[in-house]
Amino acid sequence: MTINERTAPASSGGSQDYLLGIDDVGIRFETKRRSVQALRDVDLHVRKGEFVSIVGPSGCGKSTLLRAVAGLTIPTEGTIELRGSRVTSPRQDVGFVFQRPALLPWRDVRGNIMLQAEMRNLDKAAASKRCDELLELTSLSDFAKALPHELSGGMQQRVSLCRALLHDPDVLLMDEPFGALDALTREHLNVELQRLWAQTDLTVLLVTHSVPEAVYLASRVVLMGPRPGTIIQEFDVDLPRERAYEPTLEDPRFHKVAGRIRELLGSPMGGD
Ligand SMILES: Nc1ncnc2c1ncn2[C@@H]1O[C@H](COP(=O)(O)OP(=O)(O)OP(=O)(O)O)[C@@H](O)[C@H]1O
Repeated sequence: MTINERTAPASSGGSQDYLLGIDDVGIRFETKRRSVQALRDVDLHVRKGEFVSIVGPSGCGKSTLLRAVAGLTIPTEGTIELRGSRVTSPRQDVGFVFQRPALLPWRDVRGNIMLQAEMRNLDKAAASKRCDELLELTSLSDFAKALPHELSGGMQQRVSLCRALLHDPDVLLMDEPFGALDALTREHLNVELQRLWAQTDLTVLLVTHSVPEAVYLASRVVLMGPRPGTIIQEFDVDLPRERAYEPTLEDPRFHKVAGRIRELLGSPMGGD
């Protein structure tokens, strides 16, 4: 058995085949005190329906890359294209889930999810129907009228996932979404997210510090090297789209990829 491992970018050219095309992207932050080259020569091409996990040492630019895809940070070099159109300002066609759920404390679960519809002027009836479906999908139907403080951390994060998916975005961007949760809740949410992805054609970019989480969830894992961050290795995850949690973690294919990523993260090229 081999790991499909590449040091070169997964693909180049023919960007029309890809939902997301990141080409030669560099990002430099200039502040009064200093200049930081956060990213350099980042190339990444993602097809519709892929789940790409991004791992790498702290400060290598993972969040910066996600923000650039969302149009919240504009590259100083290179280009990002989403659905064939260049990302030059904040995009409406992405969903973003952050480490903290950032819910409005005075709004109930449904009100927090529907905020997305209000901000984007979506048709209220259609958004409300989709909200019901998402509540069902994330086992939150019975909590639609609950306020955030009445929910556990895991439930709050599921609300923020529903909010990010309400407008049916082309790409779901997740920045350490489960990093603040306890291990068991994190595991449950991994299973739910895996099921959601396996049953839909959702395209996901996930930033995580957890190698098992990265491999369990992804169809591809990209490993970034220390700042200025660039992609140093990519791994295809040769596991079925729908995966049970424990059997997957015991699968030799899982171990092989996770072991190799850990090894590289511990090496001077990839590690903290
Ligand atoms: N708005 C900003 N202004 C100046 N520098 C920034 C800004 N945002 C990020 N940086 C710098 O860019 C680099 C990459 O930061 P980023 O948060 O993207 O890394 P990361 O890989 O997500 O880190 P972590 O894993 O610790 O969350 C860091 O050196 C950071 O200080």
